[in-house]
Amino acid sequence: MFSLFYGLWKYLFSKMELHVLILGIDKAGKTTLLEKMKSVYSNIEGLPPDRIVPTVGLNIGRIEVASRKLVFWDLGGQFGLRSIWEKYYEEAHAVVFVVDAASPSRFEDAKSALEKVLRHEDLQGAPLLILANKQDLPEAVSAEEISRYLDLKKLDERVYMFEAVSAFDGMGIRESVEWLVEVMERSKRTETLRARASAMGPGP
Ligand SMILES: Nc1nc2c(ncn2[C@@H]2O[C@H](COP(=O)(O)OP(=O)(O)OP(=O)(O)O)[C@@H](O)[C@H]2O)c(=O)[nH]1
Ligand SMILES: [Mg+2]
Repeated sequence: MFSLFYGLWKYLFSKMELHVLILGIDKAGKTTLLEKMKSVYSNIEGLPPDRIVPTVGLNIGRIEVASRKLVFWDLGGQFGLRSIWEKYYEEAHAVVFVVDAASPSRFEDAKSALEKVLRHEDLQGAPLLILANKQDLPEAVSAEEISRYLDLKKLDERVYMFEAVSAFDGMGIRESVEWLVEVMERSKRTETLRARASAMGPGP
């Protein structure tokens, strides 16, 4: 019986879109990372870094990983735009928070922005991936150092991971995406969002 339900769950999971919210303060490298992910996971080349401008609205990126459909929502990180983030919390299956590991002067800002994200009740139980980006730069600090600096309290009940990445050379991107797929598959939050979506029906 269990395996029947599990099989059904796996099937439904493979059909549903998984929404991943990419957050972080301005210039952390969110859009550059999203474009790199698109290049890594599809045949279409993402925008090259020199064509990417600061985000004001929303960038959407879709990739398919092991027949899972992932939809990334990349929002602008400028101070005045951060109030928009919470509009997307309720529908997000997981959160990626990007930090510019080569800009220690901005760690404080990143820490308080992330703390605010984690306090929001609409994101309860959402798995969290914190990326220490720009590892191609010699001055970039490690993921461990970022984790020590952020010193996040009350993370215990949340599934989370720190990963060192570079949106320029692609370091850590596959590991990050694979982790996301795995934790979203097992997460209670995914189950809740799926139940809510099927209760609402297919829509008009
Ligand atoms: N060296 C290096 N530079 C990067 C990397 N990722 C992004 N950058 C640079 O960092 C700057 C900001 O990148 P964006 O991707 O626009 O940053 P963002 O987080 O989307 O910024 P907002 O849209 O304003 O929130 C750009 O000059 C990028 O070329 C990286 O991995 N390595
Ligand atoms: Mg951007």
